[in-house]
Amino acid sequence: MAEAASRIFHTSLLPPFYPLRRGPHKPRPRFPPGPSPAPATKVVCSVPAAAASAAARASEARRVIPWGCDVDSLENASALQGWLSDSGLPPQKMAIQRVDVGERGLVALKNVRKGEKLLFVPPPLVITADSEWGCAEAGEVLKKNSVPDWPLLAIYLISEASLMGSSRWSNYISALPRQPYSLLYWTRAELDRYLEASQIRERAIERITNVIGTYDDLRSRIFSKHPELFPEEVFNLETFKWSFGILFSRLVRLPSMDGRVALVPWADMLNHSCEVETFLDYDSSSRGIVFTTDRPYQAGEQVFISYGRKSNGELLLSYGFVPKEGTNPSDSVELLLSLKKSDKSYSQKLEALRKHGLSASQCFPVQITGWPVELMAYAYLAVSPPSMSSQFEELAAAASNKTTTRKDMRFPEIEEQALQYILDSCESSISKYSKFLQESGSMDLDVTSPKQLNRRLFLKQLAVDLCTSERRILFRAQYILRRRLRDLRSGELRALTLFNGLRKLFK
Ligand SMILES: C[S@@+](CC[C@H](N)C(=O)[O-])C[C@H]1O[C@@H](n2cnc3c(N)ncnc32)[C@H](O)[C@@H]1O
Repeated sequence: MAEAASRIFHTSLLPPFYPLRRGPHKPRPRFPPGPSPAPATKVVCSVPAAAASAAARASEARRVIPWGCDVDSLENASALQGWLSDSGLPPQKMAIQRVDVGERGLVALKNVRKGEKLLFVPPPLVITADSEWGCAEAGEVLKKNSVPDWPLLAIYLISEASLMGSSRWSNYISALPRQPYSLLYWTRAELDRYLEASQIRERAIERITNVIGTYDDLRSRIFSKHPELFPEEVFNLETFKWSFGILFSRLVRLPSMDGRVALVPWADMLNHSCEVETFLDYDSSSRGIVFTTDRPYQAGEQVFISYGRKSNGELLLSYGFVPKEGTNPSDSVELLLSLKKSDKSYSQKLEALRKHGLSASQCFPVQITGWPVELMAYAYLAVSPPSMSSQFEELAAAASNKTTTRKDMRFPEIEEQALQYILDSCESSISKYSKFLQESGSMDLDVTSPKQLNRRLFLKQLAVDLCTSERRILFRAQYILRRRLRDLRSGELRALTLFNGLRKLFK
């Protein structure tokens, strides 16, 4: 069976999400002391109508538990604002309003200077893995089982949502989107239909598989053993997708708190802009979550933060939006390179790659400004003849970003083949994007249900935006590669090499 393509060198502000791992439970550092949270109301942890049939209880749970609101609801947002103020959120220079970018967002109420600290959300209003559980027994069981932070927080959200008005977070949960925009909500058929050309499809499938795997693992190890605490009508795959969707699109990592992850109500109403660099963090002097503006805002303007230097594909994957074409300086596209099965040294090369954690098919990020040295090393390895077998190891190591003393790796004797090999991969990828973009015009004209049509048109537009921006980067790479190859072939570089060789000889 062909090896699945793997991917490397992804930067992310949020920690990667791993399926549940078993291991020792490390005690987590707590927030520095601040005002202690209001005691959670003692509640009985059960779901409605315990005597009813499972199916009836499931539908009852779905009906009764709000699981957030419509993504643009201002009503719930203003209830959230009121509750936060009553719970200790100091007066703010911003308010939640309907906005052009991101539906709801934080808008400046007064002029804001560059370099000003905004927000100040106190730690008791922040949700972390140490937050007190409305249903304390459920929290204890999970901690005893060393459930890691991400799944713990996902279960926490479901648990608190199921407590409805009895949860201290009920106003927060009611203001969360009922259907967070993220690729978690795309069906397999939608991913195949709209994202066939983009490697983001693979990452979405991988992520969905991880969420399902985590849920299955938790169900068999924990939920099934404590059905009174984790009834299936509440803790099921559908609610897991909701809570993971919320985490992927709202959880922040706080660098000044050892990178621990947190949901920060109110601050998570801030939308992303590729033009700002500022991010949320804990500020020990004011003892709150803040961010420092890196540009001025006028009263009435939407205020933005950065969700990290992410490509358009990564933003679509976690947050469900694609920035306007050409506006994201961190944009990149994953280019898939593969060893040729017909290569005489295939097994030797594969062995060298595997030694360094790589495989026969590997994705590398290409940016509008160029590609990484690792991609070039992989290309050299892919085209190198059997006579270079002593260098396979070194090339594989360089392709894996592990070690290389030769930062500017060049093998003039195979440079032309390596560049041609990258160009071929680039052009094959471009043709997939072009095919999709061409066909997308006539796609979905057969749908008659307005609801289905709206969804399809929305997803298709996102896919068209993503594919257009990814293809644009590949066009640029194609142009550079063609130019280099032309120069190489016209002999200019060969002559230069010869000249340099002679110069070295005379030295
Ligand atoms: C942290 S929340 C921000 C608050 C969100 N707008 C709300 O009303 O709940 C992240 C979500 O906001 C939206 N969003 C953030 N930045 C955006 C942008 N630049 N363009 C479009 N949508 C954006 C996306 O739906 C994303 O999943």
